[in-house]
Amino acid sequence: MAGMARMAVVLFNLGGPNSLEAVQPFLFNLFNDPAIMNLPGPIRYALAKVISWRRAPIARDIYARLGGHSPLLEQTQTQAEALEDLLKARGHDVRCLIAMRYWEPYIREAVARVRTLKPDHLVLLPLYPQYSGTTAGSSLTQWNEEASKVGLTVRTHKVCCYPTEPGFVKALRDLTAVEVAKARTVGEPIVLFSAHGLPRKIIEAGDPYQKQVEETVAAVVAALGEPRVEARLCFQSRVGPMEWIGPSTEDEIARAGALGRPVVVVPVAFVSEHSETLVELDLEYAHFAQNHGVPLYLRVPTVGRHPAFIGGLADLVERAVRVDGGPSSHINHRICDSVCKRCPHRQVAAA
Ligand SMILES: C=CC1=C(C)c2cc3[nH]c(cc4nc(cc5[nH]c(cc1n2)c(C)c5CCC(=O)O)C(CCC(=O)O)=C4C)c(C)c3C=C
Ligand SMILES: [Fe+2]
Ligand SMILES: [Fe+2]
Repeated sequence: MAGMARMAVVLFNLGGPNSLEAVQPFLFNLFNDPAIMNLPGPIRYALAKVISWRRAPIARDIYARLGGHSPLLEQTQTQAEALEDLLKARGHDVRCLIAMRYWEPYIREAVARVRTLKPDHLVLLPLYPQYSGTTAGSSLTQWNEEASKVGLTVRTHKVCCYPTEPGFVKALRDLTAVEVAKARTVGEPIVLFSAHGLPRKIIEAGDPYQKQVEETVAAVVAALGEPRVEARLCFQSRVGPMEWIGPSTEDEIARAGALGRPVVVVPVAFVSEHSETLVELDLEYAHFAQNHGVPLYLRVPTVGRHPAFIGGLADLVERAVRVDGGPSSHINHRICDSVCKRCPHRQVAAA
């Protein structure tokens, strides 16, 4: 059925600055996103200018420690290659493209490429396992805008989220088990599942992100098959003056330190390496752990191009194309119907 049909898959991610000069305009794009700052256009624009200028020196320092640029695009490219290779090995005629939300290659560039490719099926696949309006939702919304600007008429299938996708869960479980075993040379570890936080107001307005992160953690803990392991969910990367959801990853690290227990940190909402893992988790929190008496601090790698994860993404793509048409053009409608109150597939289904 999908056998000889031509497919394109667009992988969405946040994007990151490719030079230190790009840091401030990248931050401006982020804070000027109505999905991040829900304010009237001119006010948001002015505030985004101010906040991005204020944040830029801190962020430049973060990216300077990564050699002056974010590795996110290279990481995403290796994932796109692995996914394309696997789908081809499964017999599909497919191209995998990348579309970043706040820096190059931008979503409108991917729209232009899809327009020339003219595939029979297009699958939009956010590299965010858990749905948030600030991440996957923002990318899917911008895709709709850019696609309608140029009158793109490709048959489009959207994946909104896959918090308990078996391949994703298996990859995280395998990577976590390795570090837990290492930590046990020192003592019984506390396993801290660390997700990017969000302002509490966004969750209270119905964003399903936190609930879906909890689902991922529950699935990985179940797959670990060790009922006695102490696992906790916490949230990192807070910026700005608003109240964010907690507990914070730092508070949990301090708590483990007070107990003299080793810590295994599992990035549960990122699927590749970038500033939030390589700087925040590996440098800042590692240092914090040392200062708070944690005897051993280990960080689980992100799923990256782990075969189980890439296999899971390929399964999602195949299912998205198979359940073609109507409300099912969104493949995780079971999840969405129960929790994705503002999932973009609803608008697609209604249109
Ligand atoms: C699950 C993933 C993410 C959510 C949710 C998210 C929400 C969110 N982020 C900011 C502000 C910043 N995020 C920054 C970097 C960054 N964020 C994510 C993912 C999520 N963000 C990633 C993968 C990255 C790394 C990008 C890279 O290095 O390539 C930054 C820039 C770095 C810094 O200054 O610390 C900011 C700022 C907000 C405000 C928000 C929700 C409201
Ligand atoms: Fe972020
Ligand atoms: Fe959905």
